[in-house]
Formats: sequence, C-alpha cells, structure tokens
Amino acid sequence: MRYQTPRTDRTPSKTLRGRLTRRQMVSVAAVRGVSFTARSGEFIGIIGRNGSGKSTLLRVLAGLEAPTSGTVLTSAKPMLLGVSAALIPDLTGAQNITLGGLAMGLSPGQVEEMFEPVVELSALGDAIDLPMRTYSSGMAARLKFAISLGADPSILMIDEALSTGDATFAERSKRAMDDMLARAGTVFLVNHAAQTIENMCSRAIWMERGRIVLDGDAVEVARKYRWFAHNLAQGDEEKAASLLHDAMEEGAEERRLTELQFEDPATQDPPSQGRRRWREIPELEPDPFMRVFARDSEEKTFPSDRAPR
Ligand SMILES: Nc1ncnc2c1ncn2[C@@H]1O[C@H](COP(=O)(O)OP(=O)(O)OP(=O)(O)O)[C@@H](O)[C@H]1O
Repeated sequence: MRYQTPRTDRTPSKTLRGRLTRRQMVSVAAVRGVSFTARSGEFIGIIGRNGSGKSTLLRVLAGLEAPTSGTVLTSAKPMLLGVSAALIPDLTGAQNITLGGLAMGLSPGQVEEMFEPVVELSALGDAIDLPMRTYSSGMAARLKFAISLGADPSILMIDEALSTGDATFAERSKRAMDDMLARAGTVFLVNHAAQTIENMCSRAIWMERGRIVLDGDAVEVARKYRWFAHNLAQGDEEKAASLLHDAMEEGAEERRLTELQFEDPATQDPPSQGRRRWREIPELEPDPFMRVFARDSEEKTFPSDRAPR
C-alpha cells in the first residue's frame, strides 16, 4: 500500500515564497509484500512500532482503502471496529446503538434484537441514556466495541480500542470475542501492548516498516517483539537491530517453508533432490482412505460376533 503525500523542503531558502513552493510529492510505502492466510477461529494480534503499517493493513483488509497492488480475498465482509464515524456525540448511547446498527447495514428488526445484548456488553449502566459527548474515551470505546460485536460479524477488526477499557471490560470483551471465535469467526486486534496480544490472541503478526517480520504463535511472537522493544527502549539499538535481523530471517525461513507447501509447480525453480522426492509421489486415486476403511469394516469381526450365542 503506497500513499502519495506532499512534502516540503526545509533546506534554507531566501524567500518565504521559495520555501512554500518547494513542495514535492513523495511516495510512502506503508505496507509492502504482505501475504498471509487467516483462518476461521483465529484471533490474530498485530504488533509493531509506531508507523509500522498495522492500521493501514487493517484498513486494507477491511476494504476501506484499495491496495496499490495485491488482492485481499475474504469469505465475509470484515468489520473494522470504528463505527465512530457513524456515531453522533449529541445522541445518547442508546440512540447511537440504533444508529450504529443501521449504519452497519442491519434491518430495524435486527437492530432491535441486538439492542439489549449491546447495552449489557457495553456495561455503561445508566450512562447509556446520556449523550455520548459526556463519555470518557474508555466508555465510548466500550460502546463502539459492543455495537460492532452486536452486528455478529464473522470477521472483526479492532484497532487499539480495547486498551482504553478497564479490567472488567477487558474480561467481558474477551468472553464476547471467545464466543465469536467459537462460532468460527476471525478477530484481528492491533495493539501496542505485546502482553495484551500474548494474553488474548492465538496468533501474532509482528510488523516493521510495512513488512511482516514474524507470523506465528502469539506467545512466541509477542515475547520476541517485547524483547526487541525492551532493548530499543533501553537504548541498546545495536542489540535491537540484531534481534530484528534474526527475527526477520526466522520469518523469511518460515514463509519459505509455507510457500513450499502451496506453491504453484509451474512457477517453481528446478527442484532440489529433497523437494523432488515429494514430486515423485504418484497421483493417488480419489479417496484412498475410504477404500482402506471400507476393506477394514468388511473384514473386521468383533469379539462379540465370535462369542457363542
Ligand atoms: N493517509 C496517509 N498518507 C500518507 N502516509 C500515511 C497515511 N496513513 C499512514 N501513512 C504512513 O504509513 C505508515 C504506516 O502508518 P500506520 O498508521 O499504518 O502505522 P501504525 O503501525 O498503525 O502506527 P501506530 O502504531 O502509530 O498507530 C507510516 O509511515 C505513516 O506515516
């Protein structure tokens, strides 16, 4: 994903006019070379430093921005938690639930059905009948989160919203998302706190400068990212750079191994000895296992069959 953005030149110029007119368009590669498959039931955390491309990736996945190149294929319309655009500060929380539901494309009947569960999940109590402009950022985030889940999306994307909720809300939201995952949904969560990713997600993607560094088990990836971020925060840039380098190499190797499983034979390099061995497997008949099971069940005699009657 590339953005074209104006940039001013700060090199000294004699006149103000000269400084103002010395603007040029630059291209920012926000996300590049990113490729992965998300499966149903996965809770995927996206971590990385500021500006590493996390939010851009979510926006592209959600279809809010068209990628400059590449394709996003989804089995359902992803819902990016951020119905805020549709919510109105002067309306009460309750009125905004209706508005948000309709903005997400639900019918009036569906909005009515989701109303009580959303009020309950938001846990706003009496504040649900107060104008939203009186809410703290955490309260507003809770309402937005509850409205998004109320629409029962099969792909939900959350950009930081959970970090503003308190501990009780974190617990409730975790339960609500677990329910969603149990119904074969997929959740993406962008969060700076590697610990949150570690606690909540099953898989984590670590991004740096628009690229994927590591993609794998949430605990493993989040811990590696934390160690990298810790060294960076301590000012040990050399160590952080070498950790990043190691992680990138590990990630590249993982991707190479995954590609070996899926790659198109027509576009492959000549096979090495090891890989050729896999190619030499003859074409199997359809459903060979079914035949084995069928034979088994024909021949099988159970002890009770042999027992005298
Ligand atoms: N609309 C835009 N126009 C130009 N550049 C942009 C735009 N949006 C994002 N960028 C750039 O793309 C890069 C990735 O930004 P993005 O917001 O995706 O990062 P992020 O990882 O979500 O950051 P943060 O953790 O700070 O939220 C940054 O260099 C940013 O400056």
